[in-house]
Amino acid sequence: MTDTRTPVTVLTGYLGAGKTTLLNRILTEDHGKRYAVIVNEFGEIGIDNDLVVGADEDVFEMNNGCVCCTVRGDLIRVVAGLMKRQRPGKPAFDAIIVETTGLADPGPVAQTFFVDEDVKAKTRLDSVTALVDAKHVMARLDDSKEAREQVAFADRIILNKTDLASEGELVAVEQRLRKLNPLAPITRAMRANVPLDQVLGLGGFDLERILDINPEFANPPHGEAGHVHDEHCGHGHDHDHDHDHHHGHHHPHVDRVDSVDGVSGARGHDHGDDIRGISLSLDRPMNGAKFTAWLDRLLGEQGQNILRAKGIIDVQGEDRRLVFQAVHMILEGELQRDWGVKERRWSRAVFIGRDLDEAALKAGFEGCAA
Ligand SMILES: Nc1nc2c(ncn2[C@@H]2O[C@H](COP(=O)(O)OP(=O)(O)OP(=O)(O)O)[C@@H](O)[C@H]2O)c(=O)[nH]1
Repeated sequence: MTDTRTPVTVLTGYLGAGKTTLLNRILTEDHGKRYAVIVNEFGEIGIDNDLVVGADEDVFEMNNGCVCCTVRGDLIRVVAGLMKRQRPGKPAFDAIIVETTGLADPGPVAQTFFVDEDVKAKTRLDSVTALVDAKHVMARLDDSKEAREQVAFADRIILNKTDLASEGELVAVEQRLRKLNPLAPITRAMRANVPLDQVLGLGGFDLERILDINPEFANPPHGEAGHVHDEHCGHGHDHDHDHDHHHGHHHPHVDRVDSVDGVSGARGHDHGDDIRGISLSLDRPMNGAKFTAWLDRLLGEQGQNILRAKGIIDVQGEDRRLVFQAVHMILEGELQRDWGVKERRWSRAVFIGRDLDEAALKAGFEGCAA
C-alpha cells in the first residue's frame, strides 16, 4: 500500500546550530522536488524567512513566538492551507519541513501531526531531525534543558560544524549524544552538507527503520564496557589539532544560561544528564491486555517526563507485531505485519525521558509477560 500523505520533517536544533543553512540547501539544491518550508519566528519580526534564500513562495511563517500549545493552531492552519494547493496529478509538495525556533520543545510540534484529524489525513510525520553545533553543544547540554530535549527527541542527529572541533572532541560529543539518545543515528556535517535523503523521506518515525539504519544501537559508546570497535567509533585517526579559531560569527543568544529544572545552569563541569534512554527487552511473549494497561498507566502518570517511547511487542496468541509510538502522553499503537518465519520473536522498547526509574520500568515491562 502506498502512503500518499505528504511527509513532514521537523527540524530542531539549538540557536545557531545551522538550521537556516540546511533549509537553504534544501530549497536551492537541484533535486527536482518541491518542498515547503514552515519557519517559526521567535517574535514579531520575520528574520528567518529573510535568511532563507530564493524560493519565497515556498516559505511560510508562523509569527506566534515560541512553539507551544498556542502555536499548534497556527501550524495546523498553515499545513491545512498548504494541503489545499494543487499540482496536476500529485500533491502540491513532495515534503514539508517545519523549522522550530532554537529554544522550542519539539514535542508540541510533533504532536500536531498526531492530534488534528485533517492534518493526520494528509500528512505524516516523517522524522524529527536535530542539528547540533559540534563546537558549542557540550556547554548547551550542560546549561539548557531545551538543548537536551531536542537531542533526546530526535530520530536523526546531524552533528554540524565539524570543522570547528577536533576529532577527539567530536568523539566525546558523539558519546554524550548517544547517552541521551541511543536510537538516533548521528551524521557528521559541515555547513549542514548531509545528503538530503538522510533528512527527508527517512521514515524516521518508524521504529523498525530506526533499528535498521542504526545497527550501532546495540553497541555501547566508545570507551564504555561492551563497546565493539568498528569503523564507526572514530578512534585511531585522532588528529586532535587545535581548532579553536574564532570565526567571526557570534550569535547573540548563544551565551544565555537557562534554568535547568529550577537549578540555574552551571558551566564547566558535567552535572550529568537527567534525560536518558532506557532500553528494555523480553524474550517471552507478552499478555497484550496487561501490556496496554501498563503502558496507558505509565504514560498517564509519567507522560510529562517521557519524551519519546517506541517499541515492538510480541503479543501472545497474535501473529502480528504490536508496534507502539508515544510522544509524551499521546500514544499510538497498531498491529502491523506478521512476524517473519525466521524472525526472532521478542519484545523491545525504548523510553527516552527525564528522571526515569529504570528498575521500575524494567519490572513493569517484564511484569506484562503472559
Ligand atoms: N564554521 C561553520 N559555520 C557554520 C556551519 N554551519 C553553519 N555555520 C554558520 O553558523 C551560523 C549559524 O547558522 P544558521 O544556519 O543561521 O543557524 P540557525 O540554527 O538557523 O540559527 P538560529 O536561527 O539563530 O537558531 C551562520 O553564520 C552559518 O554560516 C559549519 O558547518 N561550520
